[in-house]
Amino acid sequence: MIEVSGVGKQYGDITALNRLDWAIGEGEWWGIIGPNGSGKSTLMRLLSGVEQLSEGAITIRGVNIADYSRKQLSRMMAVLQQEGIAPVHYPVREVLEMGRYPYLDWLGRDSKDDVDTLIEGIMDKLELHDLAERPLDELSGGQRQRVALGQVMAQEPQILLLDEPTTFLDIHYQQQFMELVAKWRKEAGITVIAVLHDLNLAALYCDKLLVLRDGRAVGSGTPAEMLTAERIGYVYEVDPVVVAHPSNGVPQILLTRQV
Ligand SMILES: Nc1ncnc2c1ncn2[C@@H]1O[C@H](COP(=O)(O)OP(=O)(O)OP(=O)(O)O)[C@@H](O)[C@H]1O
Repeated sequence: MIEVSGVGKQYGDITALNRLDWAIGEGEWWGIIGPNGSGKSTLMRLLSGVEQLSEGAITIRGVNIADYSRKQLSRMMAVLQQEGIAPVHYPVREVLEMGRYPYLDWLGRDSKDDVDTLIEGIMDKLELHDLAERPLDELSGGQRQRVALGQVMAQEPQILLLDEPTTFLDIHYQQQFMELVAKWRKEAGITVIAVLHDLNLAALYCDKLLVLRDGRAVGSGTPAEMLTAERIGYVYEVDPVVVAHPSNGVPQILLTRQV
């Protein structure tokens, strides 16, 4: 579905990404992992089309990303960041409706007839009914992130890009967020690409991982293939212990105290 071929990105003298090749299949859930400054967010900005490549090409369904209009891209692809949404003083229901922006014509009419049904359905799935009339800036960070997910659901994309979406969430909301994305993917068949710092969450939820270090891919494959003590040790410069999750066998990383 997405082909990344020989992609590089330079900022002056800094090479943020170097000759990256990567193929993402329809409906897959990929995690991008790697240490601070390894190029993860740069890659996300190139995939979402907000920044230009310095070299190489990215195609989506065979079409170069530069040949899609902004509107076409935002119908196809939604992006959710660490702090998913600015804490504006708008009620939750209106914030969800803003997700329909790419589908409005110049008179503000939506190309879909039953938008109310869509929004109600999203509020059901994300249990947002109790919050519907509350202004976003009065909600907790975890609640806001759930609304941000609702807004991108209203966008009805086929590709979801998540940039460290669980960083500010406690473990309850982390799990809830990942479960909601997993359910959405199962129901709608969307393709998910997520930058994740939490390797254990990445192992639990992603089908495959792309591992970056210094702007280069140092591997891609299943969590079991990628999350070996040797690779994690090399990439993050730590000395980890990798254990199998007792209920599903996926790798989980433990650190050992040094002093
Ligand atoms: N706009 C920019 N101008 C100059 N250098 C940049 C810019 N954006 C990123 N870089 C540099 O590119 C490299 C990769 O940065 P990037 O933000 O992609 O890393 P990252 O893996 O997302 O890091 P983190 O985990 O800390 O968020 C870094 O050396 C960074 O300083």
